[in-house]
Amino acid sequence: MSQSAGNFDDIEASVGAADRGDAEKEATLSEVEIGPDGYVPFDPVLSFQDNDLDDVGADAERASFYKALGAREGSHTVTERSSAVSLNWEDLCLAVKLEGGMCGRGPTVTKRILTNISGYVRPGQMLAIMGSSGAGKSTLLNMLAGRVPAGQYETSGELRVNGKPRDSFTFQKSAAYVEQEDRMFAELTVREQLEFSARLRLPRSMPLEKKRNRVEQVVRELGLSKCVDTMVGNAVVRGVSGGERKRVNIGIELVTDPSLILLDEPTSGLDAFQAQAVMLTMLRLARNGRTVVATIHQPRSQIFQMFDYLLLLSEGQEMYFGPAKEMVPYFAALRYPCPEYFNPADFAIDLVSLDMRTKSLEKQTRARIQFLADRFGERMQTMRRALSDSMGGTEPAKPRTRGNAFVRWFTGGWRSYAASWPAQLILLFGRSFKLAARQNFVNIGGVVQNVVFGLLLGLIWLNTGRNGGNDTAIAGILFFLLINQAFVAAFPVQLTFTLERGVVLRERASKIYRVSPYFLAKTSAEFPRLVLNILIFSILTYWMVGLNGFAGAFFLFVVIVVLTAYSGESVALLASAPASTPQAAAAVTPVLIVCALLFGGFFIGPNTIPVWLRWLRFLSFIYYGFNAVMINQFGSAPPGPDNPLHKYSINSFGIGGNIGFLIMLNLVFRFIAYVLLRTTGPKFDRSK
Ligand SMILES: Nc1ncnc2c1ncn2[C@@H]1O[C@H](COP(=O)(O)OP(=O)(O)OP(=O)(O)O)[C@@H](O)[C@H]1O
Repeated sequence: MSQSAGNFDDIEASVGAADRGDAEKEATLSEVEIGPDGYVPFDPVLSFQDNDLDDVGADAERASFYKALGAREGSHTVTERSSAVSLNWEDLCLAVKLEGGMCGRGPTVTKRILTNISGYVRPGQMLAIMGSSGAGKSTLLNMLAGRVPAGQYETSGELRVNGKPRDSFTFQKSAAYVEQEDRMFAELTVREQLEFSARLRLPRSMPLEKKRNRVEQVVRELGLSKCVDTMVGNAVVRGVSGGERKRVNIGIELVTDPSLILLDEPTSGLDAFQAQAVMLTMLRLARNGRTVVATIHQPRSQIFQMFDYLLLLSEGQEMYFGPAKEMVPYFAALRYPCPEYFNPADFAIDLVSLDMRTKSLEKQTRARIQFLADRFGERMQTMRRALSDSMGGTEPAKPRTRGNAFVRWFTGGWRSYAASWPAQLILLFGRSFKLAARQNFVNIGGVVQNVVFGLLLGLIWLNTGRNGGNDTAIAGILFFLLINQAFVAAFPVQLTFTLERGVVLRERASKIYRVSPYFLAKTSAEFPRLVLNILIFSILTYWMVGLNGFAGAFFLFVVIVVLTAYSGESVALLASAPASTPQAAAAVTPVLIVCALLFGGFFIGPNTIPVWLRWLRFLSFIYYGFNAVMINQFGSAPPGPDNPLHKYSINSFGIGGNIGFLIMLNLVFRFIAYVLLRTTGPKFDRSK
């Protein structure tokens, strides 16, 4: 389903309506009852009621479903949208194959995670997927969202979107998936996060002004106006509150005005009040014609009442599916009455949870869960007809294929992104540059580190170059400077690259941009910082030590050190691209740099390396850097056995040749890093 321009006109109309609504609310506020001592009455039931959410009318299809279910119809006003999504699923099953024994050599065991899960949800409705921890809520949500990791799981069952088999390309345009974890850049403001998402995800044809209006609307809808220019923050950088953070996470997905919103534990980590505010926002969005599905752990009773439908899971089995308000009577009819004044959600979770505290409790609760699963299975038989009717047309559920695999990959790839490749590159570069500029710790730390190192090394080897004759010392100094800069450049990359991995994986899963513009932007936006640091370091050390006094030689020295340090960064990228944690990257990067150092040409001359290992020096970036700086320093020394170039077996490639090899090596390393990054991205099973 494509996003039509009509949608956005609807939005603008609703912004106006929201403004009018605000004015009306302000009028009511002035009529608030306040006692002489400042006492303001509080009604816990009415505190969150919203006039927009009144109860009227019902459609015939839902009525027939309720009838088949033997349940009472619930109703409310739903604003129609030009693009709406209904989801139906029948007998969804998911299993994972686990390799048994030591090192996976034992027999493979199949673990069933979801068994025959059926249900449906319509535009204007809010469905809760509830169950205790490990019941399979997130797994079911992933299945509904088309985000089951490829290759790991076996799936079966039928899922239809608006009565038709899901087309993953169009589905992802109309659906938003909000992860449980709030993965965002701490250094960007709320507005920047939302604008970035809007500019990359809204259609290319939409004017920038309209995209900004859309961001403003999301800010209003989610109640983020007061923190819109505050950095999101994290444990170190002070930022927005937990509830605001959660809403920003939701807002990032809402900017596309999705018709289907899937949320994984949207209230986790929030206090009861914030949780209620977030869910009320979701309810409003649902009543505006969207379809909302949320997994939820332990909703307070007021949140539970907001849901139209409930799908209750236990141990991957369906315990109940139907109107949320019919759940208590359903279980009461099975002789499980909910105690008076008890939160129905707590009651349901307690009823279907497996209690493992003792063997007998486990046996008892397991038997109860099986009883409930069997009863629901029987009930499902009577519902099946209504469910099948609601599945829509007779089109087979097999995914449609378009041409051969390559054509599908190629056209699908381009069709999936709202923004063009150059637009992605510009926006990603802008973000990476902004982030690099705001990383005060890395920026100030880098300058301080280079001033301290530059001065220290300059003082240790003060005037060594000017005193003449000490070629071995100069060669050692040059070699040390290169290693120092390679390590200094490599370390921050391991951290920043792996730390932002979570955000990038989320964005890649939502198909916001391609890997290539991200990689290009990321690796070029930090280049100015590297050059600045090396300039500071070189100005201090080069002249204090008294290296080749020609201005041209100094310029070449800076170029060579920059390229060598950039290679150190490339090596760190190579190690960081497939690594999921900074620790994993940090375990590999030093090993690679030390290997480059060993074959660098200072400690061991090429002629002393065993013949069969000698070729490895051509993979060492330090080898080319060292050869280039040696030629730059001693290029005019008289020939003979004492010539430092001869003593260190400096190659005959010249400065230009060595610089060329350094550039080539950088390109190769970065290309491999790009490929590794691409292959370690999120991949989903698109067969459902
Ligand atoms: N790849 C896997 N290998 C083994 N078990 C898995 C795998 N993926 C999921 N599971 C198991 O499937 C069950 C359901 O997981 P899921 O994350 O869907 O539960 P949940 O109801 O969302 O739990 P929570 O509320 O704690 O997040 C869990 O027992 C989990 O351990």
